[in-house]
Amino acid sequence: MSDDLLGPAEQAARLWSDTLAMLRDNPSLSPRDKGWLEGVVPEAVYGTTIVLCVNNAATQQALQTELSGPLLHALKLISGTDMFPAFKIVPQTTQSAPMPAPTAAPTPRMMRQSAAASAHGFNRTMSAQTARQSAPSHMTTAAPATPVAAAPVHELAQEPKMASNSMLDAMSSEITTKPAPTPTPRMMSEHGAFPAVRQQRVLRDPETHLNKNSTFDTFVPGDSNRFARTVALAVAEGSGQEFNPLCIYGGSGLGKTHLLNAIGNYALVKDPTLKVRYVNSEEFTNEFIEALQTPNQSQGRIAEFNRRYREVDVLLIDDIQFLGGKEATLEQFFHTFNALHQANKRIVIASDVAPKNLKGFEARLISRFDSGLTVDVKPPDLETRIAILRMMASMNGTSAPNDVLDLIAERFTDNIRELEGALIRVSAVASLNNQPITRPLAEQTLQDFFTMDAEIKPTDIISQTAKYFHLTFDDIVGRARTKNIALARQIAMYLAREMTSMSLVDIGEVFGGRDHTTVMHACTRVSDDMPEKPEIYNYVQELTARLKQRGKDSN
Ligand SMILES: Nc1ncnc2c1ncn2[C@@H]1O[C@H](COP(=O)(O)OP(=O)(O)OP(=O)(O)O)[C@@H](O)[C@H]1O
Repeated sequence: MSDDLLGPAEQAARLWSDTLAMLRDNPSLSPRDKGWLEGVVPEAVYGTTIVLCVNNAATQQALQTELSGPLLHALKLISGTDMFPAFKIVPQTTQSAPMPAPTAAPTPRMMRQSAAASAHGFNRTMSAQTARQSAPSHMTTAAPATPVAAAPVHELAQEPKMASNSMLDAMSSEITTKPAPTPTPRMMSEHGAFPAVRQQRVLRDPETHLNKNSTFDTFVPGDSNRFARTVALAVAEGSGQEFNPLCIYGGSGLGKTHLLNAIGNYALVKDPTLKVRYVNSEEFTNEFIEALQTPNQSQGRIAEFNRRYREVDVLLIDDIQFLGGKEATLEQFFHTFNALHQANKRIVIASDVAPKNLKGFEARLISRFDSGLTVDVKPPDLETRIAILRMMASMNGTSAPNDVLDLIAERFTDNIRELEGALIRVSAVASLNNQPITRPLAEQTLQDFFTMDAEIKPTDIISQTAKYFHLTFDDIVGRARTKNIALARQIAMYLAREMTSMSLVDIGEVFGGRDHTTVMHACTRVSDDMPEKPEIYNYVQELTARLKQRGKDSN
């Protein structure tokens, strides 16, 4: 049978078994290297991505660094094209193959490299339609369980009450840092059969600031973004000199940040010696202000700031619109831009509007932006939305049937982040009830969202959340870090990200001038906790219902 006729799981099994056989015969690999490889369980092939399950981060890092060369080489020889692995960490108990117990700690170098993408290759003609037909309807690593009748979602709801102390303790102890998730005994015993969807953890490289999960292979192409993706790939490959600078613009949650990161990740895979830097305008501004702050040292620090930015080979700058009106920062950016552009270094800019519509920018800068290529990303069509959901479900390890993915894709049309949020909620309810994901369960879970037409303001979210937790508006936007306030603040930030089209930077601003990384942490935290902690799920669900109701009443 040709590989094209096989499903993603069968393709992966076949490709991996041949690849592993070749690697076993590779004399340059040590027994320890082979130990890492033996524990890998293939899950699925999507285009040029092969999803490989490993049981810990150390294995993933070994495969992405020391073993990356032989692995990519063997995959290419077997498949006849460039294939790129996407790794999923699946605890040992749910894997079907035995794992070795490597003891070596990852080296710092391991943190730098990442597997990325290619537009060429194996099964590359897979369209959104074929992706839809061929994707698995069940997670391959999950054991089947006897379905039980779905409990009505409202049965989960409780009277609003303050979070329990133990939960708040747990929340607050992790407010600033959170280790990689370890399954709790409760998750293992109760939810093993229906694993909760987890948002792909944002793995930011400390040096380049790239999110390693955002690659071309995890970016699903469709009519709405294909041109942007093609040009981005050309820039990443270094073959798009005439596209310098590349400006990508479009509405919220449509993949601009993803593309910037994909460019950086891909450029580094092609040439690991490149200096790549992803930065959003808030970070750029803060770094510049920091450099200015200490009067005695400011000259030295500004020189260092200039050096840091002017020595990069690929500068990826996100949310440029937020630099509007910040004259000193814009002046600095103008010089950085010119220095890089004259040195033929690659510059990619993302913004919510086309360069000519940027507010608070001098004409000389706008004309510089216009001298390259400007492309837009639009809301994806239905087929693309389904393909995106399928990719997200696969990467996050959730088993949502086709009719549920269809339902979400039909109802959420404008923003890919909303698609992801809906999938997380549905999966959280299924996990908390220890039930499979079904269409009735999804309809019930998302019914508040479906009736959502009214615009929700961030200040409403803050007021409602404060009221719900018996706090004040100022508590939420203030600096206090007591447990109950910190919890309420995180939930309000999550809701603001999910229910409005505001960027992380904007949300941080409304929540008392906080950094966007704080908002990002709160969002990941809440979405991670929802499938595991019924209280958190209930807070989010009840507050959503209240906000929607208020929105309707005020219409
Ligand atoms: N074509 C796509 N395929 C797969 N995932 C996508 C695609 N487009 C966007 N996403 C995902 O949707 C989410 C939102 O995308 P992203 O953050 O890149 O949007 P954005 O346009 O930068 O939004 P904002 O302007 O609000 O910052 C991310 O999780 C991203 O990985």
